[in-house]
Amino acid sequence: MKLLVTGGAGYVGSVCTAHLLAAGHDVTVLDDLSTGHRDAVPPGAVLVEGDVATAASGVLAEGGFDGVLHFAARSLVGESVTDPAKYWHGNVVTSIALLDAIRAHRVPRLVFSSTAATYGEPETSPITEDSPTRPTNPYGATKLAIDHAISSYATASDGELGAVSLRYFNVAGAHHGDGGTAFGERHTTETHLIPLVLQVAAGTREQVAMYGDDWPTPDGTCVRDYIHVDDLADAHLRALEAAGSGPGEHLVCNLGNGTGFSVREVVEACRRVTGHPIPAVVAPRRAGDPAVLVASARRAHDRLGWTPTRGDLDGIVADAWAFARARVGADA
Ligand SMILES: NC(=O)c1ccc[n+]([C@@H]2O[C@H](COP(=O)([O-])OP(=O)(O)OC[C@H]3O[C@@H](n4cnc5c(N)ncnc54)[C@H](O)[C@@H]3O)[C@@H](O)[C@H]2O)c1
Ligand SMILES: O=c1ccn([C@@H]2O[C@H](COP(=O)(O)OP(=O)(O)O[C@H]3O[C@H](CO)[C@H](O)[C@H](O)[C@H]3O)[C@@H](O)[C@H]2O)c(=O)[nH]1
Repeated sequence: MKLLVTGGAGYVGSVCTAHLLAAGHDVTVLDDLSTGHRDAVPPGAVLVEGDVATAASGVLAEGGFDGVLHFAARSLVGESVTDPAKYWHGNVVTSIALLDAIRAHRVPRLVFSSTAATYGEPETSPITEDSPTRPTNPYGATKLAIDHAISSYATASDGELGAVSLRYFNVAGAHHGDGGTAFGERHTTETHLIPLVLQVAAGTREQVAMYGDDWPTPDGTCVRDYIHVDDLADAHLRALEAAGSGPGEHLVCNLGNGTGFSVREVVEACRRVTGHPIPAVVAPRRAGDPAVLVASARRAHDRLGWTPTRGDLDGIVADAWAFARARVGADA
């Protein structure tokens, strides 16, 4: 397929691009490099540097695109609280412009990066796609708004557009490809737990803060469902096929392993994998954090035939560590 990947210079987008290329697809990446990196775009993809809001239409006007995978977004939860305009414009307005371009140029498939943050504080666990969506921060609210917009564009497309929103839980790990190529998480502003803990092992951070040890969980720290980025990429390839088979439909699927690990368990896994003592201190709770977020991915299994195979926490951490260690110095 001829595909447009927005945000293909970022963490998840670069890994998915590597998988799409390996599967024989023809990929154009559209990225403004605001949080991504030029050298993260896998060789074999064409990079168009630009803002999705203004440049997507021009790229799609070339014609012949079979699908769009839309990863580009602002995705820092804390920043979304202090600077909501950046999120409503950067995520929602940008995505509406992309949907208009998709409609104008009659692209038949869309796969969108949604998030567990659309659910907010869950009433029951695991979270299904029918759970209430009550986001607790603007980031989650903008992703939910885009999900709604996609539904209405797909419904109104007269069968021309099939779309899948994938609600990722906690993405982690790195992709190690042929010839020593590797793609992983290298955010300048890092907020995610595993890369932060590994910075301690790499010697670029003194200690890690565990946000709260008085949560209603077995060891008092928050529990999350960590999903290997290669499993996530596999789901995107399947979603692309599914979007083509049900035009007019907007399918929403959670992506997670269905198993939760606590912050303390993650720190311990990082100690085991790296052999570093990794000092950890208990810090106050982070505002807006739910105690437990675990996915039911039954729908992704039933509708996409997707089964994650890389759920072992030490394996996820080992892949992230191999990537982080190789980059020490390079990102300084
Ligand atoms: N990483 C996670 O744990 C996680 C979890 C749930 C959902 N998501 C979603 O997955 C997607 C990818 O996340 P990520 O962690 O790879 O983020 P990232 O910041 O590494 O990648 C985003 C990419 O999009 C680009 N970009 C942003 N706005 C743009 C715009 N207007 N025009 C062009 N390019 C733009 C950035 O330069 C970057 O390369 C995001 O939509 C995010 O909300 C991520
Ligand atoms: O230094 C840190 C960083 C994180 N945490 C804890 O580790 C857990 C995981 O935190 P992350 O920031 O790695 O990820 P979140 O659980 O906040 O993830 C949420 O925000 C992400 C966007 O950044 C995605 O959208 C994801 O789907 C959504 O669940 C949380 O309990 C957090 O409090 C710490 O204890 N110390």
